[in-house]
Amino acid sequence: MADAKAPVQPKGATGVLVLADGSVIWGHGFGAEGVALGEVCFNTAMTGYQEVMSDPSYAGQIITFTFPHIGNVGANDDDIESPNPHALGCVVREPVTPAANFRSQRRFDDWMKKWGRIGISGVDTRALTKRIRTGGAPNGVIAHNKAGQFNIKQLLSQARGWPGLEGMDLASVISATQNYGWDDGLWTLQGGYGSHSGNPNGPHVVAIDYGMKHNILRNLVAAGARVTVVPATATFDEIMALKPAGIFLSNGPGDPAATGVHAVPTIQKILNAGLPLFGICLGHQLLGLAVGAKTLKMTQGHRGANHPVKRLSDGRVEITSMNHGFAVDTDTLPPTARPTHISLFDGTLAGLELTDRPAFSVQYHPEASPGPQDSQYLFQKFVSALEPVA
Ligand SMILES: NC(=O)CC[C@H](N)C(=O)O
Repeated sequence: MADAKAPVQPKGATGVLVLADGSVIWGHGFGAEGVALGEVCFNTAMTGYQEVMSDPSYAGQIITFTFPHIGNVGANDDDIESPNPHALGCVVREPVTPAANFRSQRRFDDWMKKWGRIGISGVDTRALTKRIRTGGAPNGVIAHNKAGQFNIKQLLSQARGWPGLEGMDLASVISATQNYGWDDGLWTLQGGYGSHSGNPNGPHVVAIDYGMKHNILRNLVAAGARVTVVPATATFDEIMALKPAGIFLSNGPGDPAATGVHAVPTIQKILNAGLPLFGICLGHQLLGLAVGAKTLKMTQGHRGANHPVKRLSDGRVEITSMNHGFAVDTDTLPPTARPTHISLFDGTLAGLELTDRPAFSVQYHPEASPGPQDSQYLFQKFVSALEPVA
């Protein structure tokens, strides 16, 4: 079956994507040479490829960008959500061109190479996206070899041997290993991140790092909080020793149920202590698990920068940034967890709040980066309700 779908290698092909179903998709390699193995998903954002690539929630994934011109504004040291890319690689339509933007410091393909990330261009990304849309996100291998030498049989067996994201606790692997303070604010053209500083007298937010995007921390600072980041393995006692006014649960990669095995008992203790809590994406899923709901794997997931979400309290529609392949199953919510937002694409749960605790969470990304800022108010809502330092 595998070989039936394998077209003959076109002349000059230096990159290939091999899917577990035996499909072989040829292209031109860029960035680092090598082989990477993961889940092949797609993202529909038209801008922000560097933020997407460096979002730690993409660990274990290969991203198909539906926007055809990726790389055209180059790469810089500011537009990143963590120090290095976490997505394993990317699949794009057009070849990466020289950078055309005054903020660019290097070409996108050079940035990918610097961080050991593999890209392939010249792929019919529309066809690939349609197939992920109907058949779900497949496991696959992306490979780049300048000499065009590929062992397709071996790549296929690697793709087939990969167990998939379900059951994978990737958050513990990429989380910070020690506490650190954060005081960068939001980026401005005049001052970058440098002209801002944290509010030392603001309410103390302890942010648990399951694979944190930096723009979440910048937004917490901009909302007036003093922020300390702790590893995913921090115990309840270690967290309480920091005297938090509120707890933040971050986004992150992998299967929430697998990460929940370690994270949920700590989150339950935090809830029982009555501490205000806010969660985003993986943090939202972990809050759901902590109150007894279940998470499920979505077929194609939601990844893009224009996903409409309805706020149930007043019917307002927020255009949101999204990146998730799992979701909290609304039907499994206990009576004490109330849906606050739903996806207008497919009705899946996009936000919840507890009725008996000061805790709420959203499945989408109010920090954007990339994406719209309709939901930035949530940071203000969380921080302004916290007790300032005595
Ligand atoms: N951005 C995130 O936090 C993603 C959460 C989780 N890994 C998912 O895919 O659903």
